[in-house]
Amino acid sequence: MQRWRGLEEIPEDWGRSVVTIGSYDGVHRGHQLIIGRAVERARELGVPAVVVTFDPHPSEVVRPGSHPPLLAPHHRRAELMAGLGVDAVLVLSFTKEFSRLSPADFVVKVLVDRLHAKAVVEGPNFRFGHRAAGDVALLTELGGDYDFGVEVVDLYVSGEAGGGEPFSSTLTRRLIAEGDMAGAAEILGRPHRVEGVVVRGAQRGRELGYPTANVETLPHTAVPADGVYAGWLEADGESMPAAISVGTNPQFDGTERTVEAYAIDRVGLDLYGLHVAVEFLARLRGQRRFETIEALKEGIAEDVERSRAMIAGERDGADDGAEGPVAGRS
Ligand SMILES: Cc1cc2nc3c(=O)[nH]c(=O)nc-3n(C[C@H](O)[C@H](O)[C@H](O)COP(=O)(O)O)c2cc1C
Ligand SMILES: Nc1ncnc2c1ncn2[C@@H]1O[C@H](COP(=O)(O)OP(=O)(O)O)[C@@H](O)[C@H]1O
Repeated sequence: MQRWRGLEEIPEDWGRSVVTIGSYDGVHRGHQLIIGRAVERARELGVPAVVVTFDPHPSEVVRPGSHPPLLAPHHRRAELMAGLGVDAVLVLSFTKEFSRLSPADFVVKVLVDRLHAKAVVEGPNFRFGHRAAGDVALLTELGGDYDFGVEVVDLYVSGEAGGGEPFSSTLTRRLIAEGDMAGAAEILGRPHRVEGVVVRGAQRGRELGYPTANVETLPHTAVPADGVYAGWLEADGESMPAAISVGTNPQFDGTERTVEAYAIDRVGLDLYGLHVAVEFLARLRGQRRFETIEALKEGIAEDVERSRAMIAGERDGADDGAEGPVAGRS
């Protein structure tokens, strides 16, 4: 799959293509349907499928400071899109100037001049151009002028997550902020993952008997609600069952929020400096301050046993018995 950062990186001799445009943060199951349809259409027409997306998230430019927490960084989205059969991903810098393009100028500049769109596939709520003035009706009209077809994938997916609300990135962010990782996974079609480089912490974990890889998360990461989770630590291509702690470590009067994972039963790992991923299966409890360090250790030992059982249950497809979502981030 090709990855282009800006219109200039599209090869000069790029032919016609099927295009879908969107933030596609998380590439959740609703996104997968639209992107999957774009790929199918591309195969039918015998041309490549291109996804156009934006960085930063458009809302940051429209309302500075409003950048939403991200479900997946761009390189991860690209991996997921490659898995769906996408041939190229174009990431456009969403600048103030770019945000001022009228819907028609956007279409000409991106879809017509550079990508030579033959067909465009979108969801029914797709908006584009200055003040999000363009919609699928206008896109269809412009397609008539510039020789591309428009297909609207009118399939909202929903399920138990969010009480039957249609699947969306916004709903997924809310569930993650509440620690409802099963709900988030239902929408994403996989567990939520947070990634980054392993950095040094207080070097206290090893003394407690539970060394934890402290993951320096990327800016705007959707970090789950503070608490303790069962999940996995993925490093060097290996996915290891883990007990994960998210929070400020009130036991030690911490102030900085960290994401730390103990790989269960693994001794002698050296993960410093590695880019790793943490995947969340279920929330076990909130972070708390125990009476003594001894009591914290007993608490962690219990978390580890529950995590082990849940992860084994997940492998066997059994019910995990996890705690329900919590309100807020306390
Ligand atoms: C499964 C698990 C549960 C934890 N629960 C708590 C907790 O309830 N309260 C707390 O302050 N810290 C908790 N921690 C975090 C530890 O305090 C932290 O890992 C330890 O201080 C080591 O920090 P370091 O990696 O910076 O050395 C937990 C850690 C793990 C692995
Ligand atoms: N089972 C394990 N799970 C996670 N990290 C481990 C494990 N075994 C060894 N390590 C290593 O130990 C480090 C964590 O030890 P810790 O005492 O918590 O130090 P720090 O405070 O720097 O995180 C990790 O970054 C990793 O390199």
